[in-house]
Amino acid sequence: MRLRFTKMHGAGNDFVVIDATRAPFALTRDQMRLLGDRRFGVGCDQILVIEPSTDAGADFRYRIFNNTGDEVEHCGNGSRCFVRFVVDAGLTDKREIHVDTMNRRLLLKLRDDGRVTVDMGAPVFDHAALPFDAAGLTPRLENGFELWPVEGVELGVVSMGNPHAVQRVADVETAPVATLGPVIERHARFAKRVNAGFMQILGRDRIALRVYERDAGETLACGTGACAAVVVGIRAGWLDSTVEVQTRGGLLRIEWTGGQSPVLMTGPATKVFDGEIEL
Ligand SMILES: N[C@@H](CCC[C@H](N)C(=O)O)C(=O)O
Repeated sequence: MRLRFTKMHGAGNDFVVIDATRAPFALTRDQMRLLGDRRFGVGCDQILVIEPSTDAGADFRYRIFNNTGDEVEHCGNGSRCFVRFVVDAGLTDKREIHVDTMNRRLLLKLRDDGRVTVDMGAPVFDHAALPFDAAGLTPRLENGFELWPVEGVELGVVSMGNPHAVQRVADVETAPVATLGPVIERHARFAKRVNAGFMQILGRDRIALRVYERDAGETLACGTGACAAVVVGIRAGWLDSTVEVQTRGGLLRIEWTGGQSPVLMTGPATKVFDGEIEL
């Protein structure tokens, strides 16, 4: 079969975007793996599929697959590219769009400067939501927030719809992302695996962040990872409510006022090219 797609990125986290609003999405896992392969296919961290909404309150449905073909709950950078895509493709003339993911309804706003602000919903700290098994562990409290000792480091665990475990490091450039990242990602305490964040605090309003993503490995940026890191940093008392997150692929702005208030993420969304591939 011949597939038309659009290649996009959000701060270097790259995507193959598929418009499934007119014909049903029917790629197999092997076809998605080929799409995600940087040598034999197109290459991307995630595949984003745009479908018609099945609920009157939402404009679209948006599905996310890691480049392994595994469907996942959320992708922050992808959600910004989703908005750019549906507007540029003429699928909507709205600038504020409601979209349903596997487990959340998101509100996305295309700004005049081309960036997108996403209401990512509230963070969830309940261990069942990740899931995270803390049996037998004693957390250290930082500003009343639990940091869990796992593999010799302290993890703040939070779900942004998808699971995150964030550790504070002295220097992201020398942090053992390539070695400790996969160990945390596949640790037995995270039954559905986890995205492993490494955060350096640069000031009360700025962090540097690297994320070893579930399935995709280290990416140049992770939107949900940026939200999770800032939420952990705010709860631990290290950060204020508006934070610039410096990733290897670009800058994201994250805002959170605590409690059940939503996390807001603002950042770029860039089209690279349109293409076709025989699968
Ligand atoms: N790159 C993403 C997150 C993609 C999903 C993640 N790898 C997972 O498995 O949960 C982002 O920008 O949030």
